[in-house]
Order: sequence, then C-alpha cells, then structure tokens
Amino acid sequence: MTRTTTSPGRTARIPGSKSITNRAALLAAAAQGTSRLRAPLVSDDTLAFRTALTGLGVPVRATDDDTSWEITGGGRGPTGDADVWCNDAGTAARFLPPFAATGTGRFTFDGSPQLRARPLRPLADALTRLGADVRTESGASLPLTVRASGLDGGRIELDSSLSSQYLTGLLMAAPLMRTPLEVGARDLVSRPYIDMTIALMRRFGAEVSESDGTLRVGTRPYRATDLHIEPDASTASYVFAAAAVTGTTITVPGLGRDSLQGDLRFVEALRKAGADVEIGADATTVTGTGRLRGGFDLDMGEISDTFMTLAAIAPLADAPVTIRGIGHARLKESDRIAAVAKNLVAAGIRVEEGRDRITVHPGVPAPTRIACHRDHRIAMAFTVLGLAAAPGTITLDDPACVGKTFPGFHTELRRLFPAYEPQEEHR
Ligand SMILES: O=C(O)C1=C[C@@H](OP(=O)(O)O)[C@@H](O)[C@H](O)C1
Ligand SMILES: C=C(OP(=O)(O)O)C(=O)O
Repeated sequence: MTRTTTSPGRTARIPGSKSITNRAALLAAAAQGTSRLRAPLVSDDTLAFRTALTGLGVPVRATDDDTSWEITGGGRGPTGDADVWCNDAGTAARFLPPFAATGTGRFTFDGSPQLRARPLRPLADALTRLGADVRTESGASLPLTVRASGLDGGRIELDSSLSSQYLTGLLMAAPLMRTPLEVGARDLVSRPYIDMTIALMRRFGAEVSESDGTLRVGTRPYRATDLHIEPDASTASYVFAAAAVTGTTITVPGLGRDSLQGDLRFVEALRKAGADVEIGADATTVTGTGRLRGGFDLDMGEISDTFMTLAAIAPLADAPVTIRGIGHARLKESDRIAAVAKNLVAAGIRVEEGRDRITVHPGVPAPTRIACHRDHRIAMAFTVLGLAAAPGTITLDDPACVGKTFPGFHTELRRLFPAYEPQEEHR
C-alpha cells in the first residue's frame, strides 16, 4: 500500500547513478556525434570509466564543475593500440572490451587486484565466439588483451549466472557489429540491469527486442543523445534505511516510479520492515518509526547491491530476517555475504550464512571496527547501523572506500543527521 507522508522531512542530495553514467558514456562513445550527459556521477568508478574512454581515443569534455560531460563518438569502435586501466570498476572491465573488439588495434585492459579477482571468462568466451582474438589471465580474469578487427554478430549462448554485466557489454556493442546479434542468456542474475541497458540503448536509437529468452540487437546505428542522469538508487538505499532506523522522513528527489533502476525496489524491503514508503512521480520518501519489524524472508537476487543495506540494520529488527538469492554477491568488491556475516558476528550478532543466503538475528551491536574490505557498500551499510547505535559503536577501518560511488557520503550523512560524526573520507 502506498500512503501519503505528512511529516516534515529532510531532502537528501544523492549523486547520479553509476550504472546509468557508465552506460551512457559508452553509448555516447559508440554513437556518431556529440552527446551530452547532464548530472553524471563523479566518483572513482565513473572517472575510471571516463579516463578509459579517453584512453581509447574518445574525446570527452567536462564542464569546469563536472556537472555536464560532452562525449563525441565516431559511430564505430576505437582504432589504434591502448592500455586501459579499469581501476576497481566492474562496469569498465565488462562494458569496454566488447566495444574495443568492434574496432581495430590492440587493447589491453587491466585493473586493481580487487578487480583482477573478479570473473571474466563468460565474456572472453563470448567475444571469441564472435570472432575476436582475446587473451586473458588463465582464460578467466584481467588483464585482458583483445586484438580487434571487428565483431561478426550472429547467435551466441551466454552464461549469465555470475553477472549480468557481460550481457550488457555485448548488447551495447552489438549495433557496431557486422550483422545482428542474438544472445540466449542462461541463468541471468540482476535482470533489472538488463532492462536498464535496453532502455538506454533505445534512447540512443538502437533496435533491441526480446522473445523466448533471446535478446536481438539490429545494426541500426546509435544517434547522439542528450541525457539527464537520475540519482543513484543503490546509494539512496543508505539514506532510506537511515530514515527507517532513526524514525525520520527522508525524500530523494529525482527518483520516482519511472526510474530505470531496479534498486529503487529496496524501499519495498523497508516497507516490509514497517516503514512508510511513498514512491511518487518524481521523488521517493521513506518515513521510519525507529523500529524494524523482522520475521520475513526476502529474495534480493535482482537488487543484490542493496542486500547489505538491509542485512546491516537487520539486528535492530524484532525477529530474524533472511535474505536469499544473493550468491553472485560473493563475486563483487568483496565476498559480500562473508563480509557482512563476519562484521555482524564481530559485533556480537547471531548470523547464519549459506551459499546464497544470510539470516540475521536481533541483537544490540557491540563496539566494532568494521572491516570494509575496500568495499564501498560494506562501509556505507554499516555506517547506517551506527546511526542507530550509541555514538562510537560502529567505526570503519577504511571510511574513504565510499569514493567508488559516493565520495561525499560522510559529509551528506552529517548534513542530514547533525549528530553523526563523519570519519575521514579523503584518501
Ligand atoms: O550493470 C551494472 O551497472 C551493474 C550490475 C550489477 O552487477 P551484476 O550483474 O554482476 O550483479 C551491480 O551489482 C553493479 O553494481 C552494477
Ligand atoms: C558491484 C558493484 O560494482 P561494479 O560491479 O560495477 O564494480 C557495486 O557498485 O556494488
């Protein structure tokens, strides 16, 4: 049920969506002409992506305040040789190689040890089947080198059980292939991200259709586009959860019922836990009671970036909370199920962990220094738990790792909750 919120609230300033920013940047690079991205996310992941595109020879011009990027594409893949640094960004490692493979030259992609540990084999295998010469470390991870001479298109099967990002990368490159692409995606996780990919490809003029589990992309070229980027729904989950556990009202403008982001559905989890949620045409508001109702079991496989937000505050609920369907979250910046479980156990909370699930029992968190594992979401999720505990109960071993998607996180939380003592966020 959607109810109208009457309590005076606070308005959160949530930066742009990482997933939309990096998709739009790639689509702009693949389109003929100059596209404009308004209100892009400016963070480690999007700056890594933008720098990588520049390295591939794509001109990018940002305004002085970085609130607008102009990207000029040539309507084809890159040419020349380049070493491309993806840093920690999964989206860069999975979206850029297919684009590069449609061009001509030698392109080598590499990243941090954290990114090197994340799987790439399904993407490398798919590119090989489409006619590319691809080498990876043991066939399975970065560094990846592609000797590009264009991609054929045609029909492929893609194991999509580890990540949806391989499919997104292939779909976005498809209009640059020699013939239409058909992909049968097996065991697809994180489906809403594919819906986002399709919607944005269509905004840039591509022909995409889907039937009987097969996605088809025609060779109609992309056209340059002007796009306003909505706030990041995964990032918004932290302030919505903060509203729930502190008994306040928080509104995020610019995130409404037409959002392209599946992660906005996180507010349904808060509604289950007793918060009042209003998803309007162009804003979402959560009003908390300061208490959480537990005793539910939720599949968060489609919105797994937000499972940690719920798991970290779950000790405050009045009954256990089970989250399932999240096995692929073990393959991200950290093994996220293990990282959440270990931190909760360190705080004295009872937890049961399975291959793709976690159950969190009610309890009062003891003083704990959270091991962030350089994972922005572990840092931000546990900070929200800290808001509802005695001051100083929750501290982070790496507060600055939030910069992957939200460099101003601690400052914004302090603005919304003046009692919050921000931790050092500059590396
Ligand atoms: O396509 C995207 O922009 C993303 C897809 C998701 O990854 P998986 O498909 O690996 O779950 C998500 O976790 C990631 O933060 C961003
Ligand atoms: C999984 C994430 O990032 P990526 O896969 O884009 O590196 C994330 O932001 O939670």
